Amino acid sequence: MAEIVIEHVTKRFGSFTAVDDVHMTFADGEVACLLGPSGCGKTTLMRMLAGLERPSEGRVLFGGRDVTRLPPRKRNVGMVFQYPVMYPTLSVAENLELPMRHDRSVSTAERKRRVDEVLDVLDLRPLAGAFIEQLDAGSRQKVAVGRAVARQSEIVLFDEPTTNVEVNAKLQLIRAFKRVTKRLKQTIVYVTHDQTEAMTLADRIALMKDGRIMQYDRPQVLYGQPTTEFGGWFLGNPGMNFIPAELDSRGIHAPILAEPLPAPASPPRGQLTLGIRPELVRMTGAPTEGSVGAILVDQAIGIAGRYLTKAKIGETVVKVNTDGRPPAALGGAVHLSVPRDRLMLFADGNRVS
Ligand SMILES: Nc1ncnc2c1ncn2[C@@H]1O[C@H](COP(=O)(O)OP(=O)(O)OP(=O)(O)O)[C@@H](O)[C@H]1O
Repeated sequence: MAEIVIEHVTKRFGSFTAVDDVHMTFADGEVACLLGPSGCGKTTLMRMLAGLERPSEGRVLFGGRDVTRLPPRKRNVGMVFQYPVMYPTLSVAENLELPMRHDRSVSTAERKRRVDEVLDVLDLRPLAGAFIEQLDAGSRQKVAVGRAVARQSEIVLFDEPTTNVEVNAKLQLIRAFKRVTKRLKQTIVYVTHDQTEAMTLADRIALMKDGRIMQYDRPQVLYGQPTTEFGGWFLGNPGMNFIPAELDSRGIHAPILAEPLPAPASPPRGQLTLGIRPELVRMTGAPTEGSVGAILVDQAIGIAGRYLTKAKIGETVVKVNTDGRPPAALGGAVHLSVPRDRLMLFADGNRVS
């Protein structure tokens, strides 16, 4: 068992708080992605797991063992970083084997078996005898992934390993990564600022902002049920619409609503918005039940039969991801409707249940 428990961990650099009271558990055998914008503290949190940075407060436990004060080499974790250190004049197979050479608990036969397994799962077999210096960035990173997992440490940490890899090789690397994690069942923490990568790889995503974990859940929950406006905005391409709303005795009013929504049992305080994903807004040429009039103000090129457009209801801009061409030309009249049960209410940026 190697679950990772992070107990109220804070990291300050001088007066600046890079990681702010993070308290969470990464479950044994799962792939967890730390996702968030640049500077939100992902790498700092990861470095504290690796032992490269000491928390200002709090504890880190691996499988129940307090490792907060242990140096990296005593933590028994595999690590892959953006720029892996490898031995250019050794072959791929030798690089995979190297970290296990000094481990007396692994026999020569077992080392060979693990190297073989990784060569197969990562599709590296044809390159087994090649020198690292002959490989492109994507294949090098595959070797780095292989080397980190071949040791079969219970925990493997990845810090943006695909950043320097070109797009096609990146997809290959991600596919290989998925195969390897399924097979070896290690506890994996993977840092990325790329939401597609996180959605593809993660069993769970920890969404970070300003040093804090905003939400930690399965990818589809993060996407479908964001607990904050930040989560709704950050995930999705483009992110969720947030439409200003007001509450009075008749219910919740917003420009996207033809009729008010019933007010929640306990009236929320603060600045209200209604959140709706662009692909859930329906745009038609003629009015439909519950629709409101709008003007088409922007239209991007369609991808796979869908068009990303913007329409204005008065001064409120709504992003709409239409299924097929929009029903009017730019500047023309359209009608927007939303499934009322899919609207989410936020007060001061936080979801109201
Ligand atoms: N050694 C340090 N001294 C001072 N400030 C630091 C140090 N390391 C990180 N920071 C600051 O802490 C904040 C979080 O940095 P961190 O690298 O963890 O963010 P990140 O989410 O990984 O961003 P990126 O994706 O850009 O790497 C940043 O504002 C950064 O400038």
